[in-house]
Amino acid sequence: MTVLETERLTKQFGGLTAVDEVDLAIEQGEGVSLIGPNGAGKSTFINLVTRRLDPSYGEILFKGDSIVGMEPHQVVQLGMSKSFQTASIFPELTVEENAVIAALAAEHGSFRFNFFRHENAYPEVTRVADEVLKSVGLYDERESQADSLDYGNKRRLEIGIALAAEPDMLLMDEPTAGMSPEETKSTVELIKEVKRELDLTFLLVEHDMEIVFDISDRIVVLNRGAVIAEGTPEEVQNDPAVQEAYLGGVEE
Ligand SMILES: Nc1ncnc2c1ncn2[C@@H]1O[C@H](COP(=O)(O)OP(=O)(O)OP(=O)(O)O)[C@@H](O)[C@H]1O
Repeated sequence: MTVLETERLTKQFGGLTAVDEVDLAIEQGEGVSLIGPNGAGKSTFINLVTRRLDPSYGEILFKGDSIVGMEPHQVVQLGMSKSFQTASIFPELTVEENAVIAALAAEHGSFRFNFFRHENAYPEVTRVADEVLKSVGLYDERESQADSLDYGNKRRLEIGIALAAEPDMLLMDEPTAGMSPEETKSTVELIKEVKRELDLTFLLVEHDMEIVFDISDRIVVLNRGAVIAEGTPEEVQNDPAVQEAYLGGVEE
């Protein structure tokens, strides 16, 4: 199944075409990275897909249906999660409560109205939350207040919160930004493990090529808004157009 598909997706800011007729398809279980020099259009592309920006023209299909015109929260509800937003953590709640809320929110749309009425749903939600905490290595920390976690574990909890919604696709924007080399290494391992375990489909934006080559099934290279190359890490690494785009970027 194709989880995400864009057709001629385009965003113009005045005279500047930030995303230029991008066709991209991500299949179920695939880990795809979007790379490109500064200003290539990666953030704009993510903002279009998550519906924070309206396209100038083009189509975005999620699980086969058009999401152009939808609000960001509706897209989340459909199964597109974005990780690495510290804002998603409730600092005063425990690790487990954070995971439970994320699982409940996905289950019922608005947990506030359903939380007490649907107590039958609670064991299932707790089961999902516990499973997620195990898979991100935070099960032993489940009683800890989220705020007391160190930086690396907070990022793990963010991934956990995103996974608790049982997303069909996870978007990750620079997941290791601000991390120490050790935290980066363990986060990369975590993403690989979670991908294997849950058959996770993801779209990653990342500057660190070592991470990109390590983690991706397929890499899509943007330059000046357009796709200039696409393929396995090996294919992309050896592509002259990619080398030129990056060298050109440095010279600018
Ligand atoms: N809101 C906006 N208004 C005008 N121009 C914009 C806007 N957002 C982005 N741009 C321009 O669109 C182009 C693509 O920017 P974008 O941030 O998507 O690139 P990027 O690949 O994410 O870059 P980086 O790797 O530096 O984060 C750039 O030239 C940028 O200046």
